[in-house]
Amino acid sequence: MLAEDHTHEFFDDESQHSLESHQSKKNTLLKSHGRPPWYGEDGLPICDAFVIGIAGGSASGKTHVAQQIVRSLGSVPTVVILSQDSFYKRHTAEEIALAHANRIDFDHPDAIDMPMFAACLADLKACRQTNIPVYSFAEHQRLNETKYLYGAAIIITEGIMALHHPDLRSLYDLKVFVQCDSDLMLARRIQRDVKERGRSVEGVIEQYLRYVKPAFDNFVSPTARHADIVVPGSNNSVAIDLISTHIRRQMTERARHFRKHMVSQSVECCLSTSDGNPVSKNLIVLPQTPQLKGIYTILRDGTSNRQDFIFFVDRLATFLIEKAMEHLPHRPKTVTTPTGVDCIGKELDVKNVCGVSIIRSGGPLTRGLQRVLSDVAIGSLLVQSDANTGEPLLLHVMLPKCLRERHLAVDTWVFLLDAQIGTAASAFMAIRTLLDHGVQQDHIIFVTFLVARAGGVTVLQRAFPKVKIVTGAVDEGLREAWLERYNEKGEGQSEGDGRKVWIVEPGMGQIGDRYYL
Ligand SMILES: Nc1ncnc2c1ncn2[C@@H]1O[C@H](COP(=O)(O)OP(=O)(O)O)[C@@H](O)[C@H]1O
Ligand SMILES: O=c1ccn([C@@H]2O[C@H](COP(=O)(O)O)[C@@H](O)[C@H]2O)c(=O)[nH]1
Repeated sequence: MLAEDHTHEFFDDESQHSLESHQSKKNTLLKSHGRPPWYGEDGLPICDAFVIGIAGGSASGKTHVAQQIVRSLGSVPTVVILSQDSFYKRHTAEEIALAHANRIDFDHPDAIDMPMFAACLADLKACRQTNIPVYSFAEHQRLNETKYLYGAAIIITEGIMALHHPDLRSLYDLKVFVQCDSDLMLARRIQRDVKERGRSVEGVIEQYLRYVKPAFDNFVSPTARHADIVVPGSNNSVAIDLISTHIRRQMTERARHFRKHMVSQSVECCLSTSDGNPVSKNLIVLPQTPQLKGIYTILRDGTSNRQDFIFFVDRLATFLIEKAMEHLPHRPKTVTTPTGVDCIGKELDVKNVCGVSIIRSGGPLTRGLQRVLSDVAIGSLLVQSDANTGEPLLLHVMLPKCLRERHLAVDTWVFLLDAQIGTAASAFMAIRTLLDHGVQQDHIIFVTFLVARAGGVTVLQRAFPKVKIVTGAVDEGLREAWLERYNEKGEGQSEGDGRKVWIVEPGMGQIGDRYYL
């Protein structure tokens, strides 16, 4: 059972907090264990999200069925419930006045912006982000805000016309129709619309008789023939169990043991070791000066104290970010010096630039980026491996506005920040997430302290050849090990109690832990 306290609003933006409660209840994004990989080692998506379309009369129980499916799924990756109600068209002042007098037909298919609904759903299904409109039933109007959604592995969409349009039907993996007695629907609608949508009983009945019932008979009820399964509008727990069993089976079939595969796929990293010069032009290693080697020696030394570790990590982060900055485009700029002479220089030639840190070991590099670009927008991604499968899971996405909106993301340069690239599983997931948002591959600069030669970097480069990787050192080994879990007394516990991790060797240890603990 997906307990209430295990569900969170997920991959959402702050605008949702100003939504009226009805809307935020209808459009929810929930997760219990994060999103497993949805792409192959070529970096391309291998499976779409699983989409369920639920149609039925008004107040038949569509939203209820959607919520019951989520509950019955138990431990699931991310699920979004998307209501067709959000896609009612924008209305003029005259139309709103008519709506308050129950003189607008909201039950005709033309009342809903079907192309926009299909486009948003297609984006979500194809694992791209979308920004859905927000509709106010109290005002009968589309609001100016939108709601950002990204990252659902399962999408449940519901609405009276959810099965009406062929473009919508073609997006569903499972089509459901909720069949409910008309009296029960009317009774529920009166109760709900008075309580939640600011209506009077007379108004609800008037609207029901004039528009809702005829539209149900003409447009909604006939779509039941498209459904794969018809669910009763009450006492429907058996049907819900059947649906969730089907979804679970589909999800298991789609699951891939990504991390193991990545390691078995990886080949020697293409570098000439002697001088550290990369063979691949997009793997940029800092010049191996004695000064740089001195910094790495302190950082590799397990006996270095925390203060030194932080100081030298900060210094190294600045070097790396400065190196990465060389890859941003610049244009000529003429300035007049205090001596009155014109001088041709350079200025940054980018529309947007931001940093995205992989929590939490990307943190020290974030500070380095902020030292170089003081007002840079910063986002974060939380990727963690599943304790049982070792598979990376995308647990949290918090991105700045320039990435949440596709038309801005295509012109945004991103510094992707993580302490090291070992198996490259997190890097893969982070890059795929940026591409899903519309960021161009050659606008991504991955900045990292260490790359493991025997790790997944080669597969990463093969999948995303235009992404630049800026690092300070390439280490030889990558070893799977148990990271002990410590008990309350601070004593290590036996193998099996801890977490399986990949360790870069010789490496610098757990960089995030040494920096922050
Ligand atoms: N199976 C059910 N058992 C009891 N009450 C239900 C059931 N399905 C829906 N309801 C109630 O009926 C009302 C309308 O349901 P809702 O799911 O919002 O309808 P719809 O989304 O189809 O408009 C809500 O108050 C809901 O709690
Ligand atoms: O401004 C509006 C928009 C829609 N409606 C009514 O809402 C229902 C659909 O919502 P359900 O949650 O499926 O019941 C539809 O029958 C419209 O009549 C509205 O009253 N005002």
